[in-house]
Amino acid sequence: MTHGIDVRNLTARFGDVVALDNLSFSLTGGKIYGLLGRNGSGKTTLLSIIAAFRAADDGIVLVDGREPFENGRITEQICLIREAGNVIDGAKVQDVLKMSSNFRPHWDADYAAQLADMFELPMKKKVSSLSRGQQSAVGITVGMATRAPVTMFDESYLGMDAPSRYAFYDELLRDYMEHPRTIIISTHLIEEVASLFEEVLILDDGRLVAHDETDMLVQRGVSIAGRASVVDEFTKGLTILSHQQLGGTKSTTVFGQIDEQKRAEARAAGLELGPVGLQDLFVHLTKDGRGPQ
Ligand SMILES: Nc1ncnc2c1ncn2[C@@H]1O[C@H](COP(=O)(O)OP(=O)(O)OP(=O)(O)O)[C@@H](O)[C@H]1O
Repeated sequence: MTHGIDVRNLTARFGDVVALDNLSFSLTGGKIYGLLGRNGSGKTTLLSIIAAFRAADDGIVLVDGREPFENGRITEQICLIREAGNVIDGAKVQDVLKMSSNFRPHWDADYAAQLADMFELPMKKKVSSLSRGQQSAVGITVGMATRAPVTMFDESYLGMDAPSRYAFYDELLRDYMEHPRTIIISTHLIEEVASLFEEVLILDDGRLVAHDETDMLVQRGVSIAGRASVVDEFTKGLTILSHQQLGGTKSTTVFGQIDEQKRAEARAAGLELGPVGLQDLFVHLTKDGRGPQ
């Protein structure tokens, strides 16, 4: 079961701070979405409003066509896992899993046990006594086994070591293929998870600066690789996002399209062209809060 999400003219304020500024977008659902943004760009605020943890100041959020705020029928369909999981004071890991099974209609207890085993969770220990990475793994286990039609992970794997994070990414993709749902992942580890995202939203200062399919987004720039002097000559005057050099070979990424004639010239000069990395694009689009250039 998958749900779409509509966000229309959404504004959220904390005193004088405008955390979300008249934000509008639509997600068809049934995809894995990446939510990117620099610190303080509004990601947590947005996810919290979708999950009905707080109300909007202006505008509207619809999940499967219904407003989630103070609507139990829809909030039970939405799961937001925050940084380091949702730690309940004094509860043991096994209690957290049991409690989740009580109020989550799509809960899969066997799958929860399988994940707990995979992350080697100490079931009888209090969650508050676990390491940060283990607490994150509890959150991930709850978020995955809930199988909520809208599942959101907000920097949920902070503190998890690289093997655990990669195990999570693999498992997420495998389980999502078997049980399609709407998944939103907010992250700063862009390159690590980029291959999971079918669509990406980039927030900057409470505004949406990009929302597109990942494949289309990475076409907004070009990487050019080849002999350093030839690359430098070719990229002169273009907006350079980043470059790497190894001996006489260089790879430079630029923002913007390159027309077919220039592409043919590049190939004739022995250069290789490819898409831009999501991380480079992100840095460019959110540079100094100025949005797209
Ligand atoms: N409880 C709060 N009280 C006051 N200001 C807040 C509160 N929560 C968020 N803000 C402000 O709202 C803005 C958006 O914060 P938010 O936590 O949504 O950003 P974020 O993109 O999730 O950041 P990060 O990547 O650092 O987690 C920031 O300017 C932040 O300081």
